[in-house]
Amino acid sequence: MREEVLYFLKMQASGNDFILINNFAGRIAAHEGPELAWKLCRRRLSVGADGLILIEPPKKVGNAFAWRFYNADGSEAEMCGNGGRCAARFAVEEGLAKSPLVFETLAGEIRAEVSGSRVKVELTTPKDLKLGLELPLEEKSLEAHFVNTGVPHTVILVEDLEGVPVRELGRKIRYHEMFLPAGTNVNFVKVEPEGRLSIRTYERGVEDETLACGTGASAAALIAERLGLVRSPVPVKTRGGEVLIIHLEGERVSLEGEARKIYRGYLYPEALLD
Ligand SMILES: N[C@H](CCC[C@H](N)C(=O)O)C(=O)O
Repeated sequence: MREEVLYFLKMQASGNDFILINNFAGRIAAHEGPELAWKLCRRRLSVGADGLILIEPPKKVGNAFAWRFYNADGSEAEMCGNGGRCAARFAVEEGLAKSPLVFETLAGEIRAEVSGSRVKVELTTPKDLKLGLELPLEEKSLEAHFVNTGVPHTVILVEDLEGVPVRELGRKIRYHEMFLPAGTNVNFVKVEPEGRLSIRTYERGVEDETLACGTGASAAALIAERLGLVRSPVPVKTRGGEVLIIHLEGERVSLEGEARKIYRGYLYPEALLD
């Protein structure tokens, strides 16, 4: 990566925060992504974020862009719902695309509609849906459900969401042998009286609870609907406080909410030192 300063935009979607860089000029090589991600995502020592998003030229003519998405630990993920909402708005406001647009991820093509700060993305077709798994843990077994909404998600329905030790129990399930080798994100979900869900998510690759997880909220809504507990469109209250709206139309799952620009900055080369 050449030495001149690197411009970035900091965005957040329901409290899931990201660093976005326009890499159309190819200044950041593919092999540099993981290290750049963990260095920049460190809170206090650097910019701080749940993930890094590099926006690059599309492979298919007519698509707006391709992206590379990295979690805070530098691991590359196939997809990110909240990050995708930020990336779509970024592309429109950078003049790279007009809404509606399609962008390319490792999970597949994602269609997005941008209207000001409100963004709706259609996820890839959910796969590997499994309801009513018995998840053996040391002290007891839990009932779990699983679906891949672009990335793997385990969903556990709970009554007392506030009382869940998300970091401790989330980490145990995230690395559980049942989900090896890819591992899984872990979502604890409460079905509220008026057909709304509340959710807390332990995120793979952040290795902690995040304030929101778009593909996780979508996984929770899909599973709750398949269990007959909610009906589309499903409001999902995130830990960050914002309510995401999940639209379920047959196999099509869409995620809608705010994607906010926070600040634009540039990185000094020393920000990339260990
Ligand atoms: N941590 C996830 C990717 C980001 C998902 C989340 N931030 C979202 O909004 O979907 C994983 O590695 O599976």
